[in-house]
Amino acid sequence: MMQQYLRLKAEAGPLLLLYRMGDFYELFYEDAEKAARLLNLTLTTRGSSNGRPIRMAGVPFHALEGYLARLVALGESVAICEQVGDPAAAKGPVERRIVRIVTPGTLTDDALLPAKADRSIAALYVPQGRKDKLAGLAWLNLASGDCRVTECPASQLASELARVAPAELVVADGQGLPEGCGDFAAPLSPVPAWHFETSGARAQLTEHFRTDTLAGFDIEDMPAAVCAAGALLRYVGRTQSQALAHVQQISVDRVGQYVVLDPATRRNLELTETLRGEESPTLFSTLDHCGTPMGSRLLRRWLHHPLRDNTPAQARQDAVATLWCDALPDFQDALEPLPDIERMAARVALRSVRPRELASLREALARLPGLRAQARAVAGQQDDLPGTTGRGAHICELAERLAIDPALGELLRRAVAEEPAVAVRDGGVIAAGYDAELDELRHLQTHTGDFLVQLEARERERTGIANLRVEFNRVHGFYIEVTRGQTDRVPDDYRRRQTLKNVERYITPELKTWEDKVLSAQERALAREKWLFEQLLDSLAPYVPALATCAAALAELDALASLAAHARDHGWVPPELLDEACIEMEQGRHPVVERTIERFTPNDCRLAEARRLLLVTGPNMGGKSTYMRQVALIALLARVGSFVPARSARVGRLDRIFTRIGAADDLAGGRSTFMMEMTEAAVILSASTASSLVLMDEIGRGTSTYDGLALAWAIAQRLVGHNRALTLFATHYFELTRLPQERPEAANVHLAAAESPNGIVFLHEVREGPASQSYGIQVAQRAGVPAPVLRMAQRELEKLEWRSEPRPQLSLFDAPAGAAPAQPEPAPAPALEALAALDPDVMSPREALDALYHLKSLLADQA
Ligand SMILES: Nc1ncnc2c1ncn2[C@@H]1O[C@H](COP(=O)(O)OP(=O)(O)OP(=O)(O)O)[C@@H](O)[C@H]1O
Repeated sequence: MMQQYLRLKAEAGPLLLLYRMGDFYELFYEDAEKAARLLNLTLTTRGSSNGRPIRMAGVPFHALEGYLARLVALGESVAICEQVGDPAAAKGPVERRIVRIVTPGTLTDDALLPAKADRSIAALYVPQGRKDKLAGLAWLNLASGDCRVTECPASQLASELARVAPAELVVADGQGLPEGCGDFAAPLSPVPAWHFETSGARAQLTEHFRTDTLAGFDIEDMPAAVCAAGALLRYVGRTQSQALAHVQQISVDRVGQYVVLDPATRRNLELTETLRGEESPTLFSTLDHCGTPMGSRLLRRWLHHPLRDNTPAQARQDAVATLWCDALPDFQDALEPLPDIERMAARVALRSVRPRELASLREALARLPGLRAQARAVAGQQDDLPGTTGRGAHICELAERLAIDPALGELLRRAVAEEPAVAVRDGGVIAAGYDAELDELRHLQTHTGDFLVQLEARERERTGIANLRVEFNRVHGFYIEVTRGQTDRVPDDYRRRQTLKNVERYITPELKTWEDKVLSAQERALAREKWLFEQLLDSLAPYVPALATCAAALAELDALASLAAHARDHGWVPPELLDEACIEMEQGRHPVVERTIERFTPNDCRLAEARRLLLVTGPNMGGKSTYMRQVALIALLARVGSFVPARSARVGRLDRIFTRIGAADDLAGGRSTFMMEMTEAAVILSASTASSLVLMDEIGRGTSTYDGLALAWAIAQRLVGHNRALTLFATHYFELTRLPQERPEAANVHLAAAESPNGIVFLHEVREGPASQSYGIQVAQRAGVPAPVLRMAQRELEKLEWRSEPRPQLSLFDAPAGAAPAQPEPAPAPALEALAALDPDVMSPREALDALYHLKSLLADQA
């Protein structure tokens, strides 16, 4: 047996091999140690090899899915080996085979997949040698069949990987991740480098899609993407024991289609995950009112893929506007009971669909005509928003895609039982009346009762034993039971089957013949059902593309309805989409914060051609970060095609959104807070353009005041003068507020606060001009810093302010002419300096007197 194990283990390679033995899946050697550690299993031994005990750990077969889910969540890949031979017929160990490979990126089982998020697998090809060659990325969502490719410069890979967010990345053996992708955390699956070779990859693709060329997919001019896609399909094909019939085409994501969001921006804007890694409150959790998991997944995808061009964004906005009507709640109610048709279609293609899924698919199909009529009615009606009438064409188009050949529903109605069993192996899956042979076999089983009652009556009469009974149990089958006192009346043709304390059990030739027939009927019925189910899967296969189209239309209707419902319930408006780069809003709100606090103060923002950089000042806790994120989120929502939380908004074309917010140490990556800050700033300075939105929050605070101020000044100068990006620049360096004097495209705004007898009051109102004060000590007071510390800080502050204002050491940089606010300042008088250095709180009377004499002597020297 161990030889068989070792052969299969060699086949499984680095994957954990779960080896079926009776009611358990066992792991051996290092696999056992690893699994025991990861799953908290008991590590035992079984036999020995070279005099050393073989380590073993196992999981019960019925609990497999749960353990798989845990292993996959930990990034492990698993090969599952089943007994495929007949144990009774086998001479040596029963024949076993690896029947399934489960890897983090190739899950299709509902139990292992998150309902509201995609799980894709990607392959990355980075051409060696010339640096200017584009890298190719291909990714596949196996649970839906969606396969995509893109090419981009290596410098943009990190943001592309963050956009696609695969759960597993296939790479060429020995090729790690390119520089800059250090944040990418999913497991890498190395494959031989030749899998990425052009000719093999092309052959893999043309064979899969059964085409002569790849011209139909528009990827002929994307050599790196073709290599990645070929290697990807080869890898995924190996994990499935089925052909990937539902992967029917490759779509191309072209650079420039989407607004680029770098990984830090996706994190900082809390699109689908909070900064703490939680699922809510995020932009997605706030907007997700979808009835189906397909809708939720699409909405999540949209939020991560804001559109650069106005036409598709405007089309989506129009569709949202169409659904923004009184019939919307009813329409959403109709979507809610629909199951995950997208994933069901994929599982039909992979032949792993479960009987109950087919039953729920049947019910869903029955609902579709009603839903279609509702969608058409919504599209046709006059809506309440001014200027948005007559735009229901897209909704009508989606409604048309819901039409599915009624023959499919009919087939499912005829073939699948009303309430089928969970698994085909349990029987009771195929409906009565679908197959005459199955009906007959079932009839044999279900009518055993009549026969047994008759037999019992006959035997009682024949033997004269009044309490004779005909019974059945799983171990011994059918038998005639006679109490011990009556056994002398038993006829000759009774054969003893079992002796118990008070009874004897017999079988007769007639009963034996009956038993054989009934028991084999059961077996034959099960076999027949299995065969019929396979036939049914064959008949369903041609409907997979139509189901996928229908699922995509449903997902889109659902996601659009979700955006419309949120807009309607919370007073959002359609933003005007413009060609020139600008972001303007009146009375804008933060879409997530406005839902989590009682009274949100709306604010305006104006970033346009002649006003490209806003210096945002104001006290801590005044609302600077919220304001900056609000502007970015409104811009992003507009580019997604959603309505936005504002009284009115105008958003132009954007190529990228950058954020440098907050400071998180990347100790694992060996970068300090300041280093991180500067690395991100460097990326922004090199890649932002006049069409980019840049959020900079307190850049420079990770180093000394002068260094930080100098850097912040120079970075702001560069952004407004050279990059010309639309920038929100929050800072506590008041010196920076002088920038607009030199750069008319820069302007000051501040978050207003007021002092009251009870301390500082944050107004959260954005006003023009710089803040007059930073209120740091007042904020510290509200935070509960002890009064003596506050008093000491106040005194220290007064001394510092009185002594001098901090000056940026602008000589550190070659600032553009006239850029630095450097005016030579007179050296402070020695007496004043000495006075400032005194701390009366810690001086004795004697020291105070000495200090006074010293001061007088300094004055005398100066005179
Ligand atoms: N416009 C607003 N209306 C109402 N409350 C707001 C508004 N903006 C911010 N807040 C509230 O103020 C709190 C602080 O906001 P925020 O973190 O944006 O301040 P900040 O100025 O960036 O602070 P720090 O400089 O300390 O990072 C938030 O938790 C939020 O609840």
